[in-house]
Amino acid sequence: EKKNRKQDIKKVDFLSDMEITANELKNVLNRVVAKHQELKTEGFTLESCRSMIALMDTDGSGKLNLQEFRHLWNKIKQWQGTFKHYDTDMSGTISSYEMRNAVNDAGFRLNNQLYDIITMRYADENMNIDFDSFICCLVRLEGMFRAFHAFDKDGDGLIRLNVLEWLQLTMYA
Ligand SMILES: O=C(O)/C(S)=C/c1c[nH]c2cc(Br)ccc12
Ligand SMILES: [Ca+2]
Repeated sequence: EKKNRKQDIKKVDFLSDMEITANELKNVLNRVVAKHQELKTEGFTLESCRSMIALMDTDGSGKLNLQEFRHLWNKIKQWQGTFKHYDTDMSGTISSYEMRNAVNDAGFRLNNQLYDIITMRYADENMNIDFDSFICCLVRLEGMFRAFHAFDKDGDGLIRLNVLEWLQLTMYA
């Protein structure tokens, strides 16, 4: 009986200091997305998951702790709803035009040049964006906005970076 108790404590420990790696995140996301036929994707790649971890790794541990994972998970849950809302023809993808409204609905205020850049970066040859590209795009937008505001101490909308600070921001993203 005593042995079991010890094992239970160990399990709880694992949960409390669980740090999720990119590979584990990839497996979790692909297991869940497989259950949603309405979300078309070739699956989240390891590279995309590495990027999402970098963008969400607020304590710089290189992995996601429970709090960082929970934030990412809640965002994906919210954004998958937005994706489905704009995927009006149930194709499992959204057009670059619908992407503008979806990005706006997700609370990001961009300009036309940025919408074109997002289309170039995330849409396929038919200007459609599939689910994993959509999620990676929004995770990147949220992470980069957060990083800018962390630097913009006085909130005047301007930051001043030297090249190494700029590289720290852009290389771990
Ligand atoms: O269809 C729904 O109501 C929900 S709650 C979907 C999801 C909630 N979290 C998700 C994560 C991934 Br990846 C894909 C789909 C979902
Ligand atoms: Ca972390």
